[in-house]
Amino acid sequence: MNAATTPAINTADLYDERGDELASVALQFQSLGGRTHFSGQARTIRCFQDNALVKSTLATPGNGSVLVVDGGGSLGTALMGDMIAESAVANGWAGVVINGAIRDREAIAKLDLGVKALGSNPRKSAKAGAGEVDVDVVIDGVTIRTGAQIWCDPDGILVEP
Ligand SMILES: O=C([O-])CC(=O)C(=O)O
Repeated sequence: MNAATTPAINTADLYDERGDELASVALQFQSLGGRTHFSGQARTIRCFQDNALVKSTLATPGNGSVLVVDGGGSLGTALMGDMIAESAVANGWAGVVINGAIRDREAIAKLDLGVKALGSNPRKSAKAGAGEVDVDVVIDGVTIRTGAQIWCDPDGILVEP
């Protein structure tokens, strides 16, 4: 399904339906993409101030997945900018959740992509490829595994364990 046919799921309504069988990430992410409600199967990356894996992963077919990047909460460098975000759109990713920073906020806000991140920083990341793909990541006490269903909107992030 594409964005036009996927119904927008409201996380508060979903929580009311399913309750604590879903984990809720309490950390306050900002909603920075042009798509405010997004969901899909998670893929994961753990990295620290190095975004080569983010770039290469978002250049592969997303098939409606949500890339969850645990950048260790660092706001010291941007893990995604508008070019990487455009590549995510072109490759069919539903969205990207970054426990860290992005840059090019204004351009990213116009893209048909869900983006949740802690904030922004114009400083770019290293490109050495340090990090791991499809490992379990823990964000604010919530474990997110590749393949887990995840729902995001301006209220927050829900994850199926
Ligand atoms: O290349 C980077 O590090 C991020 C960036 O600026 C972009 O995606 O446009």
